[in-house]
Amino acid sequence: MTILDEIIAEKVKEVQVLKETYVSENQDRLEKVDSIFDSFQKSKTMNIIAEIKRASPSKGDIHLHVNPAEQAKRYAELGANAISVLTDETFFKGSMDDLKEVRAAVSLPILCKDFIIDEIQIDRAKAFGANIILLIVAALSKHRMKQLYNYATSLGLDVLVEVHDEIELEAAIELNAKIIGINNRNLKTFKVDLTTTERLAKLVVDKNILLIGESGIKEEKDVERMEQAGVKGILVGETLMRSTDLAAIFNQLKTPFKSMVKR
Ligand SMILES: O=C(O)c1ccccc1NCC(=O)[C@H](O)[C@H](O)COP(=O)(O)O
Repeated sequence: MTILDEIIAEKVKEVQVLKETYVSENQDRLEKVDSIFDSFQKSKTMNIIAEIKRASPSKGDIHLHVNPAEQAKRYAELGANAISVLTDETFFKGSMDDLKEVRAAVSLPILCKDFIIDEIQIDRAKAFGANIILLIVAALSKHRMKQLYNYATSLGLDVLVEVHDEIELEAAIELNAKIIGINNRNLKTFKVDLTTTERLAKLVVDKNILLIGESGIKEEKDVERMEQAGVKGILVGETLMRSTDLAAIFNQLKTPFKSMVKR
């Protein structure tokens, strides 16, 4: 059983409870923010999706007692283009309240980084202020993926479709996903390898697909590799959460795009 299998088994239970208990929230207070699809494609510097990540299965506790609103405000001041909030409680020690607090603190697009298997989680993500949801190809059948993708986009949400290998990438392209996240973390071994993005990005010939490089990005040379691979945005969690000098890290990550990229 992989960690993803364990997480999804837990999500099945969570969704059952959610269906019995969740009362839809009033969404009138929610701000409209622009889709990351256009803004990231047009940007002249690397787009940063800065993550609120208290803990993880691979690293244990990272920054357990972070104040999500303060951290998100700091990310925004330093030039983050979107905020990712890990909302899973069991494996990442996050919560939907973290997302709600971040929504109240910043006006950037927010990614609800969770393991979505049901429409009710999408409803809740939107109600708590998310603008983007994550769908993980490895966690869903093609049929279910399409249903959830169509449902989220019908609500006006962006969808980050996450892949780890060639077969998952093919499924994401078949789905007509506009935003594809290539995750460098192998969910079986937890090994992080940036060549995953370099290898898979080459296979994405459609320049209209927005590519995001996810996991294991720490410093300027990693960003250069992502840019050379043709990635327009990077999702960064642990490096930011452990940093004692966020300004210096942002300075390294937020590099201007050079002209020659491989895709
Ligand atoms: O981070 C983990 O250990 C993990 C384990 C199993 C499933 C997902 C996991 N992480 C979620 C993410 O995708 C990352 O939080 C995100 O890409 C940022 O990664 P990093 O910058 O390496 O913290």
